[in-house]
Amino acid sequence: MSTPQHKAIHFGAGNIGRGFIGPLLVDSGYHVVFTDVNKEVIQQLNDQDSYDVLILDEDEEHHNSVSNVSGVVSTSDDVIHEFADSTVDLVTTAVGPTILEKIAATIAKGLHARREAKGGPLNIIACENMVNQTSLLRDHVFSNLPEEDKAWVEENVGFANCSVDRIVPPFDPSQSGSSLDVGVEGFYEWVVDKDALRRTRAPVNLKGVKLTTELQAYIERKLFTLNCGHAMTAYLGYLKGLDTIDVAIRDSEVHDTVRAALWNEAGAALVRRHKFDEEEYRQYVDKILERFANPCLKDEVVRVGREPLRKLSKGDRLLGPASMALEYGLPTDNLSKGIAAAFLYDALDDRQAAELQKRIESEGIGKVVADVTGFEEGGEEHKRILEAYEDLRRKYRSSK
Ligand SMILES: NC(=O)c1ccc[n+]([C@@H]2O[C@H](COP(=O)([O-])OP(=O)(O)OC[C@H]3O[C@@H](n4cnc5c(N)ncnc54)[C@H](O)[C@@H]3O)[C@@H](O)[C@H]2O)c1
Ligand SMILES: O=P(O)(O)OC[C@@H](O)[C@@H](O)[C@H](O)[C@H](O)CO
Repeated sequence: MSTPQHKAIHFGAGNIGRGFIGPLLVDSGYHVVFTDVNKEVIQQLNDQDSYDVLILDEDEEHHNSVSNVSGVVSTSDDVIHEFADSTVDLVTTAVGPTILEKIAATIAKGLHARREAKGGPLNIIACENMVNQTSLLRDHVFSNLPEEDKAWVEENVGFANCSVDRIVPPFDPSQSGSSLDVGVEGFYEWVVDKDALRRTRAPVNLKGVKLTTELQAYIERKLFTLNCGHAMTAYLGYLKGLDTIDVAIRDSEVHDTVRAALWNEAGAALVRRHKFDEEEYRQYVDKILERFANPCLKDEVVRVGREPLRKLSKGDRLLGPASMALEYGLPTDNLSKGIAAAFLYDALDDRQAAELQKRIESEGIGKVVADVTGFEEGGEEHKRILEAYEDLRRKYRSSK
């Protein structure tokens, strides 16, 4: 007797969905049903037998073909029907943190259909760059659930937080055959909270995924190191007129500021908080800086700097490590420079950047820094950010 098909639903057939989560699930034996608002991508996923994931490392360029995938449009009822299918036992997302609230209503309807169909337990893992993103999704799902479903969902649905790491910039399809193809770095890390998973028909056995009971340390290590350094490189590089992350990190001033922020400030705090081995942590940082310098990725600073207000939110990649460093009495000069550069990010095609610049123009930088960061006007950290802001502004925006 053949084993029944094992299926996963993945929300967001974008860079991370097609370039990382989808292929890893396929490799682990799943048929992946992508769901997205983009009808063309869904159509293509159904029309093509496979697409390619190109590994873009300097010393290793090759591609892997991904098949056993299909698609349903996320605004149609097809996705609800998929939830009712008992061969589905995993749901993942990579849509962007701000979209979680939007997909929660669909997930709630899907879970209702699953309960009615007696589809059995399943696990949900949101793969977005933020601390405890699946818990946030869970809250949104519960606000959309009818009262009658809540106890069933509580018992049968695992909402597992995770940390997800692979640099996947938008890919120029002229480099390959199809616009479904994706270019990714070879490196990846996906760490999932083991305790939150429910027992499903088949045990959760994802190739290359680390299950841990200490997720907070992994999440903070990744977000407060990789994403902190990435955002700093993007904002400082942007001010200098540099277009891509690899070019920006090769600029010695950017490099030294980012490395000092990661080694001596964010990193020193993380080492204290999570008792990481200092030498291993420094190697982790240096490997990240090497990954940033990968010229094959052609990762634009405007992708990495996107949505500056989200990146400047409390507990995210810039203020999270700065607050942690301050808690331990550590310096924050380099982190403050990165934060100041974010306040100067004026790529006006980005809605959040435009909103931030408009606020600074009408309310003044001092007030906006205080409101966004929570650091009181006149306080030490507020002063440090303002001084760095004025320095950078004089140097790079003196005509404004
Ligand atoms: N790209 C990376 O290097 C990387 C790495 C780790 C984590 N992430 C995280 O993964 C998430 C996605 O990033 P990305 O780079 O893949 O972005 P992306 O823009 O390439 O992909 C997002 C996809 O979500 C789809 N989408 C938007 N609204 C939707 C909705 N309401 N329902 C269904 N689909 C919807 C979009 O059409 C798009 O295909 C983000 O949270 C990001 O922080 C990205
Ligand atoms: O996706 P964002 O906007 O939260 O952050 C931009 C990048 O820093 C991010 O996508 C990284 O490439 C990724 O986190 C690498 O694992």
